[in-house]
Amino acid sequence: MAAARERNESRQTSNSYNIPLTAIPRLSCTSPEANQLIKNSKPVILTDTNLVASALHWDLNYLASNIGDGKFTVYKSSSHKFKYYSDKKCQTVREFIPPMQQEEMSFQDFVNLLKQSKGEKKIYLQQALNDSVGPNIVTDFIKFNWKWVTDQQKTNKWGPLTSNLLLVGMEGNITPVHYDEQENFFAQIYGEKRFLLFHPDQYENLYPYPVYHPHDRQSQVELDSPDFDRFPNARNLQGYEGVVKPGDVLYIPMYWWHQVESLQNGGETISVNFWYMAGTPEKVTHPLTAQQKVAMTRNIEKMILQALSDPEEVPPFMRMLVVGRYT
Ligand SMILES: CCC[C@@H](CC(=O)O)C(=O)C(=O)O
Ligand SMILES: [Zn+2]
Repeated sequence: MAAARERNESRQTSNSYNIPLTAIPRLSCTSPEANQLIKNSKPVILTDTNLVASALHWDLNYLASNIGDGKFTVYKSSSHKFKYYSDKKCQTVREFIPPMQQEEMSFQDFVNLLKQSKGEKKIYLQQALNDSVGPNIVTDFIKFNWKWVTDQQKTNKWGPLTSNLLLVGMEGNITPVHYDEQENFFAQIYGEKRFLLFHPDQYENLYPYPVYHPHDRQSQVELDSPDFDRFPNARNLQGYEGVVKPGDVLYIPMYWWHQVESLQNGGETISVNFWYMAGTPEKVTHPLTAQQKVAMTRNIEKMILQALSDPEEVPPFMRMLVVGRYT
């Protein structure tokens, strides 16, 4: 460990994670360079999209007064981390203990909780926008810049929009590093969020959980305290960093790892994401991209589990296949 500490101290970095980070480009959506980055599945913080300009007046009180009395999913965590887990995969890993609790409540109840819970429990509202919202929110939603985002969807041959997730977080909340299988235009509405992004080829440095694990798509590496004994390649991590503020839209390409933090002492944050399904690739060329290889690992793990049926048989089978043969 001393060597690891010594190595970390020797690295010049500007962040508390001791990971070399390059700034995510920040460009106007009108620039050809920005659109080339999107076309090439590279992250970029876009300005001037007006994607959610009609929602920049949203704050907690406005939402509480206008979002209606529908139920919203609120996660509660005893730490500041909100590591997503799949409910239906909990049965696959018997000893799994969910790291956060989920509760359905009205937006007003959520705001009241926010005002009460100073410190002990962290909470995070994460709910897909649906037709239960009040008329003023519907009006704001309709006025999103759907022309721009739909042009992007068509130009980049993405699949359909699957959801717009409303995210209302407390300062300091962290969504730990994971990847999604969808393209994402992440629109910031209130407060600021810091993003750490890692290319899909960082897979071997981020050690995702097995696909059948409730934390599928999440990294096993805690960026703030990596266990280098279990995950030695985490030492080789290198990534990108950027802060989004109201009006900014971050393009998070599918399969790109990301960790998201509501700035400490930055107050609550409000975001809406735009998740699009992948398009169908024209033809497969070789060598395969890192994204295609990640997709392959998922299909292989699913096939092996299906063939073996018992999840406990997967690790010994994988070791039999790889250890001493491909290692
Ligand atoms: C549940 C989704 C959370 C979000 C990150 C964040 O704002 O905390 C994210 O990871 C995404 O939009 O892909
Ligand atoms: Zn995500």
